[in-house]
Amino acid sequence: HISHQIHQRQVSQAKGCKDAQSKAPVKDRFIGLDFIYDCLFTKPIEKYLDYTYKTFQQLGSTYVCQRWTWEATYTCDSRNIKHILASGFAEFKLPRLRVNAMMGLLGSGIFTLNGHSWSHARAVLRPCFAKQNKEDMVSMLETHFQALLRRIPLGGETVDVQPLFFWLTMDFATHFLMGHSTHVLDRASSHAKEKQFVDDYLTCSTEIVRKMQLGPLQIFSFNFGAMRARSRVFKYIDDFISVSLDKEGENDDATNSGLNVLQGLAALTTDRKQLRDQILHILVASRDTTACLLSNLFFVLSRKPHVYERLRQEVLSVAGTEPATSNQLNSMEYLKWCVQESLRLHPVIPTNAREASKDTILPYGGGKDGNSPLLIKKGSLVMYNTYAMHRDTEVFGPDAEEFVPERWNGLRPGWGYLPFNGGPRICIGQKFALLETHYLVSRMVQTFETIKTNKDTEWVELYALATTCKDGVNVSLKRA
Ligand code: HEM
Repeated sequence: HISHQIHQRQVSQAKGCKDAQSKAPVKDRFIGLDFIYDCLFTKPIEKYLDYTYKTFQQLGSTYVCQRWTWEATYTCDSRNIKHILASGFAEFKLPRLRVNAMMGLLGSGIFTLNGHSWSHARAVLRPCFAKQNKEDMVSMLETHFQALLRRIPLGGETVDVQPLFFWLTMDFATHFLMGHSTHVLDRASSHAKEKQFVDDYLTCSTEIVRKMQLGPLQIFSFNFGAMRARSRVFKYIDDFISVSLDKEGENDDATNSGLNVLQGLAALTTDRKQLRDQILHILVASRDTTACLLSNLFFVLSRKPHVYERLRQEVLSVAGTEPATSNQLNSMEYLKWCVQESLRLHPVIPTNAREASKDTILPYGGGKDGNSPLLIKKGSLVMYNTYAMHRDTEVFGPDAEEFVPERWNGLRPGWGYLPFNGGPRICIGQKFALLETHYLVSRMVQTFETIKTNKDTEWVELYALATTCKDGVNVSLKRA
């Protein structure tokens, strides 16, 4: 340990590190009894994200929370985030706490892998996404969009569209991943098994979030219900895999278009556990995130009739009332701005973390002015916060807390805007997610002349694997 401390001092001196500009106040800096007490007995803060944002405003864009047993650095400084994700990528890895929480429930896939196993998994997945045919994807989406429409009342009665978006993205994700859809939206073809799967999947994701919130205390938590749900989720995916592999070569829409990711993966490995783990991880990555984005966006649109109207006029002027092609979607500037603005104000992955895999530095956050490097000890955590970063008035203007799609006209925030992460671990499905979202939003605004809500509540987050609206998206949609 002494040699390690000497090494830390050498790194610190060589890089010109200084003491942290700011430290979070902690009550028990030795054992962290206050942290344990809060985890076990204090109700989670309702507007946690706003709380983190205000903390940065008070303590500065990078601060340290130090205890004898545990040390974490919090940052919303884009220069530090760029360092963690890109220039210093090799010196950081996924935190053990996240890996353990996710692995216990979802197996080992791209979201839990580090180093060579991660680069291998990524290399295997990349061609599956590169092969996608956009027009086939759009026609697959249309089938599920029609199922969504059948769930929206014709008379304009209020409906919570958030669960509908979650079902839609589950139906679509299972379709493109495995060649067969869960069809939970479709009342006629929906089966108990599918519903059970969707419930079990939710139980598992909720448990992952609970474990992550417990941090180091997660080793003491065991949830039998979640374990049973996990077994059923595994069985459900395994059955899908068996059917899909047995059907190999048969004429299937998803297979022909190169969209069926499972077929792509199965060509590379026949290890069914590996296939299941990878599929489950992409399901988590793709399904919840897109559903949250749609929900957050429609929450805001229902409160901004002028934005909805401008968006609708753009879509109608480019594509009329017919489903848009991917080229047409690409030319819809205002549509892209609305989606970008939603991801800015309500990023679906608003906070994230990395663990230092060796003694290293963050370029900013040290010294009285925060302009000197800061030592990050091996094993300690860096929590980065895009929710706060996306509210930087120097980058986004004085109205940064408002939803204003027009601000994107000519705006290039670079590393100041990271809804899909950056660097080597950037979201592999970004283009896919944007095409999916642009298409569904364009179809919604074509179909409905107005969207209204009789609630004037503000957006409050539901903090899950991806972040969405706590009170749902209760709206009344008037058909054109
Ligand atoms: C609005 C939609 C989406 C958002 C905001 C989003 C955001 C993100 C973010 C922030 C990460 C980085 C996580 C981390 O490294 O800790 C990520 C990773 C990833 N995303 Fe997405 N994502 C979206 C949709 C999708 C879709 C549709 C797919 C697949 C079809 C997908 C596949 C992945 C995969 C496989 C990774 C892991 C990449 C790696 O670790 O190398 N995502 N995404």
